[in-house]
This record gives sequence, structure tokens and C-alpha cells, in this order.
Amino acid sequence: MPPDTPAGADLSTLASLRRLLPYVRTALPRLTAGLLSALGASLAALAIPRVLERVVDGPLTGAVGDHDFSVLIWPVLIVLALGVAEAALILLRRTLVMFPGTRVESEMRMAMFRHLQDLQIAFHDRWPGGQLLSRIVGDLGLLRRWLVFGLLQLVVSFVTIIVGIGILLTTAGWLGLIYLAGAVPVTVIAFRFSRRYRVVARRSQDQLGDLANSVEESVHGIRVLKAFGRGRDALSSFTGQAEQLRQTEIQKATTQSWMVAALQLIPEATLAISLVVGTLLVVDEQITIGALAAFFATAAVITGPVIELGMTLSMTLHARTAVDRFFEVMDTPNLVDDPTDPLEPGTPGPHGSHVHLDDVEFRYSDATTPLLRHIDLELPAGTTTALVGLTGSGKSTLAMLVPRLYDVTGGAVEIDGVDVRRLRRADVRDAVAVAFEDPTLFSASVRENVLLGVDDALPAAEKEAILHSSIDVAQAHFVYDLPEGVETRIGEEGLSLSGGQRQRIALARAIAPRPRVLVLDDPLSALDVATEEAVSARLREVLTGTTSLVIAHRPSTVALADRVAVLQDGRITAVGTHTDLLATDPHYRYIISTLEDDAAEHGVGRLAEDDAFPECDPQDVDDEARGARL
Ligand SMILES: Nc1ncnc2c1ncn2[C@@H]1O[C@H](COP(=O)(O)OP(=O)(O)OP(=O)(O)O)[C@@H](O)[C@H]1O
Repeated sequence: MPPDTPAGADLSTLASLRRLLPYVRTALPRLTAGLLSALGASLAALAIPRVLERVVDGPLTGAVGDHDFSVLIWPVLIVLALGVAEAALILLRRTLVMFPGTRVESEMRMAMFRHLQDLQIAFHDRWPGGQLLSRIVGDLGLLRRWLVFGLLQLVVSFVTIIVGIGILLTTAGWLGLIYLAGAVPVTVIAFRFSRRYRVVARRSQDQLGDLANSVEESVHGIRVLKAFGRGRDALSSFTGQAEQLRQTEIQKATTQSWMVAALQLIPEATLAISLVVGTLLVVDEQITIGALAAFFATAAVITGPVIELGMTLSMTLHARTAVDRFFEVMDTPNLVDDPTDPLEPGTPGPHGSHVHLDDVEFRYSDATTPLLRHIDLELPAGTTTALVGLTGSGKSTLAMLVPRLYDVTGGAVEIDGVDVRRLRRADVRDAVAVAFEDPTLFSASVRENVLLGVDDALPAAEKEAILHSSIDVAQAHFVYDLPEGVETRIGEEGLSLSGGQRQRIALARAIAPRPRVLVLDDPLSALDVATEEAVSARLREVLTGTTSLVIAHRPSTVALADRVAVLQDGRITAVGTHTDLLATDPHYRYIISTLEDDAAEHGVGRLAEDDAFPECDPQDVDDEARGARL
């Protein structure tokens, strides 16, 4: 189920659907023209019984007596013309509404995708992918069908019924009243149906989203499921969800069939009563035979829309649910937005950008206590700082505060003296690049993946040079051996590549824009020692002038840094060189020993004794240690 309460739950169906107006506005002229065509077709259909009445009461009676059927030519031609007009108007309606419907759907889809891209990570933490997928694909498709068919059909049905009943009342008096009396139970049933149906429709759309989520999760985690032989469990949980959805669909169909049955039965029952009363009225000469024939012909025209009312009403309620589900996402405010009065980025010093975490506090929205408290951390310009801490201590969270993937809940993160919340997001993006341990690569060529953060406007030759030098630094030369070299499309999330290969492409992507600040969240964890050493050596060369924060899970990753910051119990408890901290900080010694045990267990990344850092006073880091030895 989606994590938030439905935004439109308190609105009436009309008020809910009215929220579509901004998206539908450009399509309104064609939709209105389509509606007018549909109304024209419906009025043409209603006019035919009027001609019939005149024919029966006038020329037909005379023609039968005189055996002169020529008088029928005109009425026949008129009926024919009305029939042709009705067919032409229906065709015109379809042509008119086809294109605006698809345009509205695609504009809404783009708006939602843009908003999803814009929304803070905290939103994506809470919302399952399948729910978003079902909204952006299923719900919007449903809305398009309603706009081009359901909405017009609903209006046309109402108008046809109202005009038709008006005609019945004027042509057949009492008979019209009998037909009108049938409208009372129809209205009551429709009202009760809509209340019940809306709840079930909402449930079914949400369950469909959950089902999409299960498919997404199990396809995404297919290797784990297969490796652990858990396919059956996944299947049984999926079957449970599918069964739940089936039950809801049955409930929906049952509710709908009762409604359709009632809508079918009531008008036909009133017609049966009307036949008896109508015959008596003709015998009594209160109405003519022509009026009785016209009554039944008109009632036949109205009965279609009355029966269809059930379908169009349920379609409308589905559309309303789709609108609510669309706006639940669109109404979610972007909490990591551009400031209203942005500041210009600060000026980097001669050695690069200086980052300062000033008394930072961070609490996840669903947590009761802050994960990080009173974090004071300087990342001197051009230096590399390794962040170490026990698992779950909040290293990744802290790293995500620098590129503003999350906003601090207290204190500030400053780049060159400016709070990142006062900068435009584009400026933060230009300044900071990130590589994660679990790299996401997109279904695109290696080139496109690596150049993702590089300014498109750069000359092609410059982009080419950046591409190859980034591949070189990240030791991702294997891409040249792929079937089409850097043009090779790598599969969804780079599944066709090994973990280490994906990490190297992600690292190349992070360094390609030559960011002033680089955040590396254990980006070399899947590499073997030799490759890690080669990558580290090349990184040392290019990282001069870049201020880096590296989260280290392996002792060898610590080797990348000028200095180390220790995160313990939500605070930075020590900052210094590896050697200093080993000598002075028991918690650091403990962390390193656990990392080394881990590394020994996996046979990778152990920090050799002589790999220890040179003596280095943290105060001197800015001047001395920058790029000196990593
Ligand atoms: N989106 C989230 N919402 C709520 N809590 C979260 C969220 N992400 C992480 N946490 C919690 O915050 C804590 C710190 O997580 P984080 O990933 O920052 O730790 P870490 O030090 O990087 O861990 P590791 O070394 O295992 O990668 C964990 O207890 C985790 O459960």
C-alpha cells in the first residue's frame, strides 16, 4: 500500500476530477468539439422517433388507405439523412478526441516523472517502486481512456437521458411520467453503487501497485532468490497477493454487475408498464398511435445510455481514483528544493574547495532520535578524508548530506563558506560528485554512463578526452574489449558486467565532471587488491585539487586518505592520521582490527604495516599532506 493517506480522499468526485484542468486545458478545444459531435449524434438519434411519429400519424395512415407510398419518400430521406449524420458525427468525435487524449496522458506522465526525479531521496525511501510504476503507467493510461471515452460518454448519456425524458413528457404525457418514475430508483442505485465501488476501485488499484512492486523486487533480486532457492517462497507470496487482487476484482465485478442488472431491469420494466398504459391511452384516444410508436422509439434511444451509465460511472470512479493517486505523488512537496533567494557558490581556494560540517544533526523522518549529532568536521581543500566507523554508525548517511541527497536537520554543511541549502541544486551538483558502493548504471552505452554528469555543451573533443582519461583513472580499460567498445550498451543496472566492472564505470562517472568535492562511498569494495591499488594510485594523481570524503570499509581504502575521521555513536570522536589514531584512539584500533579481520577473511585489501600513514599533524594537512602520500 502507498505510505501516505490519499490526498484527494476528502474531495468529491467532481472536485477531484477538476484537478485535471491544468493538464487538460490545451486539449479542451478538441475535447469540447468531440463532445459537441457526440451530442449532435445523440440528438440526431433522438430526432428519428419524432419523424416516425409524424409519418405514422400522417402520410403512413393516408398511404395505406390510398396505396400511394410516394408520400413516404421525404420522411424516408430525412431518416436516412439523420442516420448518416449520426454516423458521421460519431466518426468525427473519435477523430477529434484521439490525439488530445494521448497528449494529455504523455504530458501528465512527463510531469510525474520530472517530479519523481526532483523529489528528495527520503520520498523514494518510503515509496515502493511498483506503486510509482503502476501510477505512471497504469493509472495514466486509464485516465486517457476515460478522457476520450468515459467523460464524453457520461456527459452524452446524461444529456440524452434528460432531453429524451423531456421529449417523452411532451409527446406522451403520462407515459413520460412513468418512464421518469423509473429514474428515481436508478439514481438511488447509482449513488449507492458509486460509494461502494469507489472504495473497491481504490483498493484494486493499490493492490495492483503492490503486485507490480513484488514483480519488480523479485526480478531485481532474481539472483539472490535463485541462489537461496527461494523462488517458491517468492512465488507463494506473489500468489497470495495475486489472489487478494483477484478477490477485489471479483468484488468489483459483482458490485458492477448488480448495478448493470438494475440499470437494465428498471427501464425495461417501465417499458412493459408503459406498453399496457400506452395501449389503454391509445384506445381511450388520449394519445395517437404515432405518439405511442415515437414513445417506444425514443425510450429505445434512451435505454442504451441508461444501461451504459453503469459502465461509464464505474469508469469515472476509476478515473477519480487514478487522479487521487496521481496527485498523492504530485502534491508531495520537494523538501530539498532550490532556495527562493539562492547565494552564489563560494570561491574555492588555491587548493580547491573547503567543506565544513558545522554542528550537524540528522534524523531520519521515521526515526525518533537523531542518527548524527553535533558533527563538526572540516574537509580541508584538496585533501582526502576517510570516514570510518562500525557498521550502521551512519557513515553513508553523513556522506549523503554533502551533495544534499538529504538535508541536515540541524547545523549546516558548507562548501567554501556557503550553506549548501542556500545554493541552487545545480550549483551543488556541479560542485559535488558521488560514487556509491552499489553502483547503478543505466541502460545506455558506456560513454553515456560515464559522461552522465559532464556538461553536454562541452566540445566533442573535450568530452572524448574526459571519457578516456576517466576510464583510465578508474582502471576501466576492460570497456575497450566490450563488443562495441565504449558504445556498448550495458544492460539494466549493468547486470551484464561484474560487480567490480560496474564499480569502476561508476567511479569513472563520478570523476568525469572533475568535481571540486568527491564523495566516495566504499567505491572500490568489489575490486581485487591489485586493481584497487592501481585505481588508488591513479586517483591520488587526479584528486589533487579535489576535496574528497571516502567511506572506508577496507583498510586498503583508508590508504587513499590524508586523514581519517572516526564516527562513533553519532559523533565524530577523533580526526587524525592513521598512525596518530592507531596510537591514540582505542575505538579506531578496534575498527581497524575488525576491518582487517574482515579483509583477511575475504583475502582482500589488508593494510600492510609499511602502508601506514606518515606522521602528519592534522593542522598541517592543508599545506603538507595534500596529495603527498596516499
Ligand atoms: N532511509 C532510512 N530511513 C531510516 N533509517 C535509515 C535509512 N537509511 C539508513 N537508516 C539507518 O541509519 C543507520 C545508519 O545507516 P548508514 O547506512 O548511514 O550506516 P553506515 O555506517 O554507512 O553502515 P555500513 O557501514 O553498514 O554501510 C542504520 O541504523 C540504518 O538502519
